[in-house]
Amino acid sequence: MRELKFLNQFFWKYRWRMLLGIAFICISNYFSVLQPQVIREALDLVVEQVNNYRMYDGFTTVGDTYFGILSTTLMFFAGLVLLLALLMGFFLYLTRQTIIVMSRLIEYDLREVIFDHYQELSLDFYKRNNTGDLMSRITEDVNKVRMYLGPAVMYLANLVSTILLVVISMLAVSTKLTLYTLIPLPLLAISIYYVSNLIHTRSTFIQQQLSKLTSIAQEVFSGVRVVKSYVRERQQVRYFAEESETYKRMSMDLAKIDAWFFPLMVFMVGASTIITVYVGGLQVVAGNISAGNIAEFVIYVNMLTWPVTAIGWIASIVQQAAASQKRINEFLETKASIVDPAPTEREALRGEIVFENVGFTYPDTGIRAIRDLSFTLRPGEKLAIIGRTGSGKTTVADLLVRMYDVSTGRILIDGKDIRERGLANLRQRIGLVPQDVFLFSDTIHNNIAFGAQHDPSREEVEQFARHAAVYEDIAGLTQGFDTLVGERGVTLSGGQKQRVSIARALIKRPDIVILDDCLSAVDTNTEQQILGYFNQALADKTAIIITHRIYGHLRFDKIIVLEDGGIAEMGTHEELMANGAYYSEIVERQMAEEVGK
Ligand SMILES: Nc1ncnc2c1ncn2[C@@H]1O[C@H](COP(=O)(O)OP(=O)(O)OP(=O)(O)O)[C@@H](O)[C@H]1O
Repeated sequence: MRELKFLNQFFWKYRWRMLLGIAFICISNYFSVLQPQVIREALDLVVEQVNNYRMYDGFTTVGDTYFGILSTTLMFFAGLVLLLALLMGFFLYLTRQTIIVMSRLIEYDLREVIFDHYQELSLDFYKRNNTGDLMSRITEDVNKVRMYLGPAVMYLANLVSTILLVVISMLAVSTKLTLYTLIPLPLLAISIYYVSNLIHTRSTFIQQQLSKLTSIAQEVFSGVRVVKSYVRERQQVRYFAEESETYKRMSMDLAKIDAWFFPLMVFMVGASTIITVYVGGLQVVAGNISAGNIAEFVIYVNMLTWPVTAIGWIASIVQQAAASQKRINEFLETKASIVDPAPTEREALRGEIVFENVGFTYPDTGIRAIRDLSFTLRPGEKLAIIGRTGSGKTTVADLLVRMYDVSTGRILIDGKDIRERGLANLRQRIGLVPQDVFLFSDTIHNNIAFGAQHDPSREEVEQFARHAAVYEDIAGLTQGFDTLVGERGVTLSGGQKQRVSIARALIKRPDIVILDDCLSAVDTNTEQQILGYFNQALADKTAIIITHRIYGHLRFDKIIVLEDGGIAEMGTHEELMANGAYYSEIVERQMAEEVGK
């Protein structure tokens, strides 16, 4: 239960709401405990009047008078019971309005805290944990915790106040009868606890199976082109049916346990009622209590049923909430591996980049992606990084924006180690277009505007779309820049996506630009347009272009050929051509391809 301590700060935040809710529940229960007493009075009155009527048997006038008094008094009692029920219901409504609303407010706060924390965590955290797990902690686990914050607190307050009020009222009538009546109730609480636990275990399995089913369906729908082109529909249907069968079997098992719940409850309540009537009857005969008291007790027993059943249920909710909060705390206690040493720093970069004997090993796989890499770029210089797949090119870009920190050596920008610079400022000033383009399910305008510091005008967005040579493509769509992309909208081609992503990076007006192999899906003409922009508008900005192709249109001050994370060749185009190694080979191959076209 240690895990749940984390939530106390929220209880404290909403303490007045909670205390008010508890007060409302006590008031509501007070009115509900008065009901059996009124009914007892009414019943005793009926018995008394009937006896009187019998005494005056034959004297019709007197009998009629008794009958008249009886019916008016009964009407009064009926009105009173109704009034008490209304008051009880009203305060119950207020209880839900305070305690359940409090749990919803805490749920909202908790989600915000978790989401905020997720955003702060570094890339390695996202590599270590799968998205489904991150999602389930912020949704299902928070839901389970909310059951503790709201319903469990409410039923616990209800349980304590009902038991106290009812037992005090019972003791006022007869201690002996109270003790006998209460005997089966602890048994009821214990058995409900066991049944609830069983239900919980089985529900968890069912939940897991359900998420398996959902992910199978989701994967088949997303990969529908592959499934269809390999004619695997039947096989997928069979696989889905097998998993569905497992789900059905598990649900049946749960239904069997579920079926025990109510009979068990009814049996225990029935046992209590029989004891009440039997022991109570003996006491009435002995003259210790009235017949109305038996009716009063039977109602008390019924009033206790739900709160007592809730003991097992509350225990089970608290256990589940503790397990869920433990999972949530695990992530909340994870510290970001990349820290921002100066969150408030606002400083433009001149663009000098120095790599000093940089080495980097991926912590999770132990792959040594960069080894002893050193180079210098003066402000405004353009660098091309070329190399075979897996040679470490993307890793260089990731290290520059501190997605990871170097393992050895250091990276300096404008003469200062990037680990000492403000992280937000650094990322803000570098425009990185990643290799794997990601667009949000939103309009094209918003996807481009996402990069800007301020809320950019349509003209500005269009201007940067032109720079990225994607304006014509977007203008050609029926809804232009308001076109939705992604799952709910149009699917852009690979090259169009790349260019929208370039526009997003350019609208940032960065001091340093890094393009990670993001011209691979565009034709030579478009490529020329984009690089033309780099030559002119970004002439004074430092740029690093990671590529598989050699761009004749852009003059690079330096070209690095990476091999196994280290420098294989470095120099200008002319120097590397003279080298006659990997670089000159691909230039020649590319030229031969272009001639062949
Ligand atoms: N997140 C990661 N965790 C562990 N290892 C990684 C990770 N990313 C890359 N690697 C490994 O690091 C090495 C360098 O990868 P990197 O992505 O930098 O190569 P690249 O030159 O950009 O390749 P490509 O041209 O195919 O994009 C590879 O061996 C790769 O398997």
